[in-house]
Amino acid sequence: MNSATPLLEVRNLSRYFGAVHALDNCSLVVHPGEVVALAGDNGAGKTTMIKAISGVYPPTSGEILIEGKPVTFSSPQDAREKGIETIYQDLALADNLTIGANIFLGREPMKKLFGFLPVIDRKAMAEAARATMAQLDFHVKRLDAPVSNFSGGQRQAVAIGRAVYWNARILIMDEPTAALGVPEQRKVVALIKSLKAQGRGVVFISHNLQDIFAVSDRIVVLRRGIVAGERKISETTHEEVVKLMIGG
Ligand SMILES: Nc1ncnc2c1ncn2[C@@H]1O[C@H](COP(=O)(O)OP(=O)(O)OP(=O)(O)O)[C@@H](O)[C@H]1O
Repeated sequence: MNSATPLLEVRNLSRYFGAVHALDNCSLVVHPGEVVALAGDNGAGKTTMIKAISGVYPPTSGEILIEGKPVTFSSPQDAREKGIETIYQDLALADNLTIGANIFLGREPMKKLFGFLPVIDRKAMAEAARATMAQLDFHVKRLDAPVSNFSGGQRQAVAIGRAVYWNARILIMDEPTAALGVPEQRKVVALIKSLKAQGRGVVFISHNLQDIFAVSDRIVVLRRGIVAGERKISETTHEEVVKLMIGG
């Protein structure tokens, strides 16, 4: 792969729902180690964009490329297999299970008891959980505790850990800091920075400009289904972004 090749490229993507043009000719690139914020007012098209990238909605037209190769997804599973993992606000965690069990949900490692009886390898799950969370610089005291005991930021870390364990190269995060207190928001920002340091690409949807400016390299602003503007974070201001969001 050429180092200039984006990890993810969305090229002139449109998605219509009958007469509603939820997205019209929108483009977006994410390079390795880059965090791109996707911003926009309610109804701007953010959710439609992430659903197109994650295999939920086939685009009406346009292309999606991963490392320069055109791809089409027939399902979220398909997108996942190509390295795109989407973390929605509900996080899709099983509350009564441990971090390890959440990472392996439905794909548990097995071992043979007495050389023939297949059982879940809980030790391997716990070790994978520890190593994965350490990779994110997130140190958990109780690997045997159910995730229902965890704070919002810790739960977000488990969802990210699951994506990382299964080799997601591009993580799409829908409002990961919404509904969190300030210290927890900081933890999530730190987690996103560690994904970036590992060379993964992140698309980060948020209404919170402070978080966007704390963690993103670039921002793509959608307005009523079109890209209203794209800026490097180092070259823009909150005021300019708000103007792009509301227009005029
Ligand atoms: N399944 C659908 N059927 C019809 N219209 C839809 C559908 N999904 C989205 N839309 C329309 O597409 C437009 C973009 O919606 P989308 O949910 O992508 O915006 P958003 O930026 O995510 O908004 P929010 O911040 O409120 O979640 C809206 O006008 C919405 O009503």
